[in-house]
Amino acid sequence: MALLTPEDLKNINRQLQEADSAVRRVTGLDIKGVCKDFYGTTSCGEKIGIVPVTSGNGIIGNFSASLHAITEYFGFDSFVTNMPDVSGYYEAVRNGAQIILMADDNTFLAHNLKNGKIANNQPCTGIIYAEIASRYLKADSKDVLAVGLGKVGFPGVAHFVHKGFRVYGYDADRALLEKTVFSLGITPFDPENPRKFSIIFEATPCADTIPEAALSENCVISTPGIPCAISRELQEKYGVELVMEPLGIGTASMLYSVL
Ligand SMILES: NC(=O)C1=CN([C@@H]2O[C@H](COP(=O)(O)OP(=O)(O)OC[C@H]3O[C@@H](n4cnc5c(N)ncnc54)[C@H](O)[C@@H]3O)[C@@H](O)[C@H]2O)C=CC1
Ligand SMILES: N[C@@H](CCCCNC(=O)[C@H]1CCC=N1)C(=O)O
Ligand SMILES: [Mg+2]
Repeated sequence: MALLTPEDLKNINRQLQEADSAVRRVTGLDIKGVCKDFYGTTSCGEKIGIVPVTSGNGIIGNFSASLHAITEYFGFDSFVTNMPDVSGYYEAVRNGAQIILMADDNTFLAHNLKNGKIANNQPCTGIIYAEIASRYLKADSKDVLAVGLGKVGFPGVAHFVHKGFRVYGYDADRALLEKTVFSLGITPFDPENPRKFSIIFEATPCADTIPEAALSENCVISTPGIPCAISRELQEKYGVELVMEPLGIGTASMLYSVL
C-alpha cells in the first residue's frame, strides 16, 4: 500500500497553486472549474469535518492539516477534530459537519451526511486526472498512453474508454494488463517498441515509468503517481505539461462528486 509521507505533503498550498496553473494551461479551466463542469455540482461553502484516524500505520504528519488547507483553498468551511477515530467522528457531527473526510490505510472517503452520497479517493483520483488529460487543448489525437492499471489507474483508463479515447495500456503486472485488455478492450503498450503520445496518464508508485520514446513535444503527463513518472530533465527537454499533485486534486474530485 503506497501511503503518503509528511514529506510528500510539504508546501501543499504551493503544490496546489502550481497544479492549478498546469490544469489551466492544459484545459483552459482551473481544478475547481473542471470538477464543477464534470460533476455538474457547485459548492456553497459546505462545512467539512476532517477526522484523523489512528488505525494501521497511524496518523500521517501533515495529512489532516493538508486536507484543511485543500478544502479551504476550494472554498469550503472546514475544521480538523481535536479527537481522532470514533470520538473525532462524534465531534465532527456534533460541530455541524455536513461532509466527513477521513482515511485509514486502505480507504480515504468523503461522506455527505445530508444527501447520503459517499466517495472513494482511488476512483475519484483516477477519473479526475483522466478527465483533465482528456480535455488537453493541444492534443493531436485521441490516443492515450496509460501506465499503471491498479486501484487509481484502472478507473482512470475506464473513464478514457468511456469518453471514446483509444488507450494503450501498460502495467508491470502482466495478469493485470491482460485483465484490463480483456475487460476494457484497450491495446497493450509494448515498451520494447514504443510510439509517441500527446496524452499520457500514469498511476504507479515508481519513478521514471514513462519511456523517453513515448514523449512527444508538449505532451501532457497527467499523473497522481508518487514519485514522479518522468525526470525533471525529460520534462524540460520535451516541454512536458506535467499535472501532478499529491492529494488536493483527488480530494476536490471526491468533494464535488458528493455535493
Ligand atoms: N496524487 C493523489 O491524489 C493520489 C496518489 N496516489 C498514488 O498513486 C499511485 C497508485 O496508487 P494505487 O493505484 O492505489 O496503487 P496500486 O498498487 O493499486 O496500483 C499501482 C499499479 O502500478 C503498477 N506498477 C508498479 N510499478 C510499475 C512500473 N514500473 N511500470 C508499470 N506499472 C507499474 C503495479 O503493478 C500496480 O498495478 C501510488 O503511488 C499512490 O500513492 C493514490 C491516491 C491519490
Ligand atoms: N490515517 C491517516 C491517513 C492515512 C492516509 C493513507 N492513504 C494515503 O496515503 C492515500 C490517500 C491519498 C493518497 N494516498 C491520518 O488520519 O492521518
Ligand atoms: Mg491529487
